[in-house]
Amino acid sequence: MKILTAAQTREADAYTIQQEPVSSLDLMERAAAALVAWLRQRYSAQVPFVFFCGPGNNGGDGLAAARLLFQAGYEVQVFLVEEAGQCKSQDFTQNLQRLPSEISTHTLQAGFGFPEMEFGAIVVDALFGSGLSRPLQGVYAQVAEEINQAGVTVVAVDVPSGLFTDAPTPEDAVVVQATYTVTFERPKLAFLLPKSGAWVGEWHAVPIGLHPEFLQQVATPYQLLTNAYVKSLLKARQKYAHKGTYGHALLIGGSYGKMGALVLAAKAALRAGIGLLTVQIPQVGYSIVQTAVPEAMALTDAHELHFTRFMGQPETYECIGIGPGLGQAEDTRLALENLFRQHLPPLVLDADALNLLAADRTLLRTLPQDTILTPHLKEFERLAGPATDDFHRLQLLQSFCQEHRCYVVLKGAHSCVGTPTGDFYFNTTGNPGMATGGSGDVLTGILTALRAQGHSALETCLLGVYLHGLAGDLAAKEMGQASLIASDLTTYLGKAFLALEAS
Ligand SMILES: NC(=O)C1=CN([C@@H]2O[C@H](COP(=O)(O)OP(=O)(O)OC[C@H]3O[C@@H](n4cnc5c(N)ncnc54)[C@H](OP(=O)(O)O)[C@@H]3O)[C@@H](O)[C@H]2O)[C@@H](O)CC1
Ligand SMILES: Nc1ncnc2c1ncn2[C@@H]1O[C@H](COP(=O)(O)OP(=O)(O)O)[C@@H](O)[C@H]1O
Ligand SMILES: [K+]
Repeated sequence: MKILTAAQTREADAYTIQQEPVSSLDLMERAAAALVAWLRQRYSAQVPFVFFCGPGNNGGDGLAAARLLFQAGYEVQVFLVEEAGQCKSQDFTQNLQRLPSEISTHTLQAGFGFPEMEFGAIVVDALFGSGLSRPLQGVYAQVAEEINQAGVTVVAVDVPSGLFTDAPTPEDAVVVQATYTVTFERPKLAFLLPKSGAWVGEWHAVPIGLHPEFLQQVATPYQLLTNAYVKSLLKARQKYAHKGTYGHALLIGGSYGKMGALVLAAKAALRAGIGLLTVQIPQVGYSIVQTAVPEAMALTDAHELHFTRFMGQPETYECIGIGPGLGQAEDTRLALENLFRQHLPPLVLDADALNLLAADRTLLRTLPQDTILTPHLKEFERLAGPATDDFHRLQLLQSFCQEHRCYVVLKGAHSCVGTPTGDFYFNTTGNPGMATGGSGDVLTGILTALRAQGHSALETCLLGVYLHGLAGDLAAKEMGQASLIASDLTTYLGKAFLALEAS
């Protein structure tokens, strides 16, 4: 699903208005109705609502929604927030005229006294949406600050007011802290990035019937993973299949004190459908692996404590995953250097394999084409340099993937897959329960197994991050986020496959 910029959203609006055709006022009515449907599903008519409406179409949405909610029997109060002399949008003005006189309506201007709010009231933030052109100031900033200090549930309309959707929001800007953001048609790019995403709370995209033709033809490098798309990437098991049908993967990793990482990756690879799995571990890991993962074959390194030399034949494997628990010893770096000189099957690199690459730019330049790298933010910074903000980091991701002709899974709350063609795919599954040691090792195992089963590098990344997050969501549903540990992701991987198939 494409993610649109604010400018593209305006174009989508205009196209829909012209081609459907529908009046701009009716489109606003549709948006307001979608918002109200969401509110009514969540809150009963006993819950009072306080709307704060700005001068543009976002404020217009707020006014229309206040009317619809009032007509549905809810108690509604409206505050019109305005800087003296500020122009109002046409649809705002029309919706103000349509507001039933029974709704208590007040204007807040500079120097206002912030209204007392009824206990349990829900604030609807309709100050500004995607038309924000500069940081909030004056009365708008004051209202936003008051809302933030009120300690109430805030539902933002389309965008939390004060947040820029396609560019970094300045550090000192005032932004409404939303509990929920009900956004129209598509989430905005800023919702998916760590810093700006924190203002958004839990976001829900509600369809408002923007023209499908426009959505189909509009060009953007930003995509959001949907269940339907990821499901289409699944491959059914064949009746006459045998273990050779599903690939032979190799995982290289584990070192003294870090054998767990390799074990986690190995178990995940097996649960992700691999036909055969071999692990290469240092001698210290032999009995650990043979006991913890009896399904895997083991190759032992000449070294007692860490990886120093590849002991197998590259052509035996359909994919090699390297990194979980690997360590960063100098002879491990050398072993990687030697490995990269060989003709290799597709690679998945994680953790210390990435740190070794980051520390040795010559090694990085020999990275085989179409390799999958799975850094978290810190590892990515080591590889590509520091980013001034989340949007800059996306630029770095794009140029890194293009320069090294690789796929990067930049891990986080919305893990982002960067591709050599310059595209970005944001994941939609996963939860903060997965912020626990070893979650990334599980992902490496999943990706290695999917790649070895014949998925392309891109399919592997998309299917892998989605299933990994879905396993986390299913696990968290049963045991809660705080108690979730990395092994649970592997335990729930089967259910994630089932849920995706059944969706
Ligand atoms: N397709 C969809 O998704 C649909 C979207 N719809 C809704 O429309 C919303 C976008 O509406 P919008 O373009 O009128 O923008 P909005 O955010 O209300 O404000 C812009 C106004 O504020 C001004 N202004 C800007 N920044 C300012 C500041 N810091 N301080 C003071 N003023 C500032 C700016 O004027 P300027 O001063 O920049 O000339 C302009 O007058 C969108 O978020 C959604 O809610 C639906 O109704 C229909 C379908
Ligand atoms: N808040 C979060 N929401 C969703 N997924 C998360 C969150 N925090 C972490 N994750 C996921 O958990 C994994 C953590 O990986 P990583 O940081 O490499 O952990 P480790 O090195 O301990 O294995 C990533 O796949 C990441 O996307
Ligand atoms: K808003």
